[in-house]
Amino acid sequence: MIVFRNVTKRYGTKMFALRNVSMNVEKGEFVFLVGRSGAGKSTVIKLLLKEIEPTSGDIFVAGKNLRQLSSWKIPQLRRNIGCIFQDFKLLPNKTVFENIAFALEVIGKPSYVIQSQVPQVLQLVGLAEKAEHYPHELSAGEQQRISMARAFVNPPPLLLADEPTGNLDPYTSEGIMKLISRINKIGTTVLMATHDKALVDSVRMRVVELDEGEVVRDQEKGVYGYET
Ligand SMILES: Nc1ncnc2c1ncn2[C@@H]1O[C@H](COP(=O)(O)OP(=O)(O)OP(=O)(O)O)[C@@H](O)[C@H]1O
Repeated sequence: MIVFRNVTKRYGTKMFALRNVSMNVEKGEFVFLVGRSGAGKSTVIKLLLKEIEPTSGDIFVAGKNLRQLSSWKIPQLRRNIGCIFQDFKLLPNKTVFENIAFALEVIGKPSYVIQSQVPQVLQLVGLAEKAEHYPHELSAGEQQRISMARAFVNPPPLLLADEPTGNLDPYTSEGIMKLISRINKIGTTVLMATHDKALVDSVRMRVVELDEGEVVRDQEKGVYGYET
């Protein structure tokens, strides 16, 4: 699903954000990306979304070389990648219900499906009572769960999560993690950048560690692995 082949990313002429990174993530895998602040995790995610270009090397997503992807095909790439970020990216002028409904409308689901699925998924993330609220009326954890619900109704082939539990309490983080695991179990490949030691240590999935832009560890059933 993801191939990085000798990828280097420099910002400016001196700063190496990634150095010669090579890694493969197979379809259906769950991978944690860990490393100190500034190690290059967000850079990996931005490259996968083609928000930035590598200085050298090649990146493939679902068999497509991103370098050869013309700009008009970028929206199509991004439609196939679900994103869960700390800044949520919910549509501010739509209610919680409408935000989730929108994810179904864009794939052409009929109204009766939307009317039954949205309440179900809101129940699942424990926010049924917030359906008519707007994103700015929700706490950070609640917004995060809404973006999860959105990914859940329309599971993408690839889900990228950058610090999805960053500012959440342990209980809510656990709930988010359970949902991401469920999405993964139904076939979505997940790459999750995180500093959440407790979470990584509790589920024992593959861990790729970056340090100063280099892959220094790639471990099956890994642990977080360094002291913060
Ligand atoms: N637009 C930019 N211009 C210059 N340098 C940048 C830019 N974006 C990131 N960097 C630098 O590249 C390096 C890698 O940054 P990146 O955001 O990928 O780290 P990270 O591992 O995600 O960190 P964190 O855990 O703090 O989010 C850092 O040293 C950062 O300062």
